Amino acid sequence: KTADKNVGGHYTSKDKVTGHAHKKERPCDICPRQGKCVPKVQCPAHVRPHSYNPECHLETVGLLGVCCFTGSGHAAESELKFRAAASVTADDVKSAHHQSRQKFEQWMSRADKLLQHKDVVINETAPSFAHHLSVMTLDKRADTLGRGGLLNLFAAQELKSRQAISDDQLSLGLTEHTDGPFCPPPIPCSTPASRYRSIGGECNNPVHPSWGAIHTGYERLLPPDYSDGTWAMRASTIGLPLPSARTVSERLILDGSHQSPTLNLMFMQFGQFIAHDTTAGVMFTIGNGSAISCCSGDGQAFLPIELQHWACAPITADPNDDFYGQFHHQCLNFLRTQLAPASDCSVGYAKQMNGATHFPDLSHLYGNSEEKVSQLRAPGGVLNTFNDFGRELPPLTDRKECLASKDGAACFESGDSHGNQIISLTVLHTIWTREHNRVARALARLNPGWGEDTIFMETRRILQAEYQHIIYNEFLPLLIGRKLIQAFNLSPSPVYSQLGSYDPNVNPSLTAEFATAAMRFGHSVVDSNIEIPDAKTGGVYETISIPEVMFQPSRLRLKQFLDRLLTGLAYQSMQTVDPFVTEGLTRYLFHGGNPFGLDLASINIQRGRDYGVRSYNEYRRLIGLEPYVDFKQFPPSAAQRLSSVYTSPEDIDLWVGGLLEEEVEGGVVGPTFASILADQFLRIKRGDRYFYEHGPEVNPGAFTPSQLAEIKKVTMSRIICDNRDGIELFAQPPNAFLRGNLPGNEAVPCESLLIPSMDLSRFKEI
Ligand code: HEM
Ligand SMILES: [Ca+2]
Repeated sequence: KTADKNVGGHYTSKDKVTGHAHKKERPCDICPRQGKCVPKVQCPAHVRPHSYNPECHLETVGLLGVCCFTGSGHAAESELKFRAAASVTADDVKSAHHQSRQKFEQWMSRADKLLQHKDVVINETAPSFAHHLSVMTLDKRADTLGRGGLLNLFAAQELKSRQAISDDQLSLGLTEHTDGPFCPPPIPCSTPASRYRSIGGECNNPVHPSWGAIHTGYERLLPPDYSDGTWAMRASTIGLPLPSARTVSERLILDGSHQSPTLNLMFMQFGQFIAHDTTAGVMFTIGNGSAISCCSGDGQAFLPIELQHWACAPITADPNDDFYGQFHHQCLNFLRTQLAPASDCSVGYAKQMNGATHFPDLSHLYGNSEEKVSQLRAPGGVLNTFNDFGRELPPLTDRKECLASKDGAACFESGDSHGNQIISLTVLHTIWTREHNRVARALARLNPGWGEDTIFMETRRILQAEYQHIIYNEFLPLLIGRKLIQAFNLSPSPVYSQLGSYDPNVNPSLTAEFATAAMRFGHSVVDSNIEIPDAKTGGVYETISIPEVMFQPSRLRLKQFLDRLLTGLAYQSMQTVDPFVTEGLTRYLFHGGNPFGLDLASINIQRGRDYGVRSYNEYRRLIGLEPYVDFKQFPPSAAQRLSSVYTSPEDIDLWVGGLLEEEVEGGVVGPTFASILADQFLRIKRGDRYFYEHGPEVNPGAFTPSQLAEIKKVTMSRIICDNRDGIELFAQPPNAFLRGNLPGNEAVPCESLLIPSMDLSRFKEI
């Protein structure tokens, strides 16, 4: 990231925010009323008015938690369930269904009419088209469910306007006995349960088969802050519109380079790989999946209101905007996220739709539907590849995904629709594809009696386990620090996870806060350039500016490129988590042939408001930090910048506040993001029956203890070593996420025992 003269001034190291814990009475040693002492983020009830949740000492780690009495549900759930919608009459429901259908028809016919105007569909050379490609789905099942999501929302709005359900009932999700006009089809689960995870994540929990499945809604830590209580974007605390997301981005998110002293770009890249596996909000489209434009021209103005699709929430850029001003752009395109109907058909506030399975299960490698998986598979239980003069790459695709129009431009297939978003991501897709084929071929040799389906599914099961082990064993401790790993019990166990680690009452679904803010910490750690090393000279062979390799992965076909990039990612520092984000993302994102691109920072901010995510202060309260009551409590330059855009500290967007925090000890993110991340990674461990470490008493696909011991030898460096081309990469630092020149992490030959291998003979069937 380079210093930007236009923004005037810089943050200093003093500008980071530190938290002060709540001062309360003496913490309990043992919780009363059989309450359980948990980290505060896991007991959102404690921030509700009149709640009783005394503080307590968390075992072993010296941190304070709260005594919790509300079980392991998300925030939206509550001990007050018995109050459920008793006041709703049959008449109310009938009218709500009727009104909902009518409104739905009106909205759809309005959208259909818009199709006649050419301005309403984005042209394929615009940066927003690539954004559309990043957030769209080709999966037709999303359409039907998305429509159902809207129908049920409209019904909730009607019940609210008839005062049949209260704001409280809405915000706490106490409406489960209020059926909407749309019911998602029931999900049949086989008994006994399959040994393999389903492709779409269904039936992980037989009592709640939709939990964690594709096309279901994001859950929440705190009830949403929609300005109308149901779906309208968040407003300021005094009810006025919030400052434009672009203004916030322009003033607060600066361009500047601050390198992490220890972590490398592979850490960044693996983070995005996890993000794409677990979260992919599905945007509204028009007609047959076309990209909607909310602005006229390149963004000179908003389309007149009668031409704006109802899913439009374009962002205003000031005429004097530091960057967009020169292009006279005052409208930045933005589309809202589709809604998912609740699996129990109940109505309620809007929940956005996840187009990925919520579990870390490599769904972006294998695909989320049976149809997609069969397209990606090749005979013999392997994944399809493109043999590029002896090098195995993911298959070439003719999808419109890649911007490069040059002859010979390549674009690669993946299980999702955005594997080509940046070339280093495509490289990760490549090495995991090769890992599948490596393991599948070995299993076929060891087990000659196995059919190709068994080989495929067994290999997938092993890969999912290797990948989960890397996340929990290597990635998470560096992300949130050892203390939180301990407090949340996130470390791998010696063999199987402890009894009780799987909890069928935990909903593994991603939280809106994780998807729109905490996991987007990653946008701050991206560097403006990727440096490709030259093995011969030890210098830099090529410095690539990142927008040049977004949806343009052709370089991957160059013989040495994959090895060189993997080496580069190991040695180049990632950036620190702070309010500095490279202009490659905040000005030139997906610019293609245009002199301007998109601003991902303002998209993140607007996305948080789209999901109704509450303001930063509310999450400080949730995790037990004092909220800010005055901008002056921030260090001077942050205070000045914040007060120049927000009216009150209560309005600060979560993604922005989170980036301003000082990192937790041993981690890279501040306490608020760290808590949200820890909570999420615990949910997708405790609420995942197929989690690789869970033993046979709960897990239908459990490994034997000796197989699990082999899986636990796997490191990211082993995956890299086993799947490189071996043309220029012969040595690899043992820890793939720490810089290769850190003392103690110097590269060793790929054959070294410091990069252990799993013994696949343990997977020979006896
Ligand atoms: C390398 C360059 C990257 C690019 C070009 C990029 C681009 C994008 C784009 C265009 C979106 C969709 C924004 C929206 O419409 O809301 C997005 C979402 C997201 N990104 Fe990135 N990103 C990058 C790196 C990362 C990294 C390193 C991480 C994490 C470590 C990350 C985490 C996320 C998450 C969690 C989302 C939300 C996904 C969803 O729920 O839909 N990204 N990114
Ligand atoms: Ca997934």
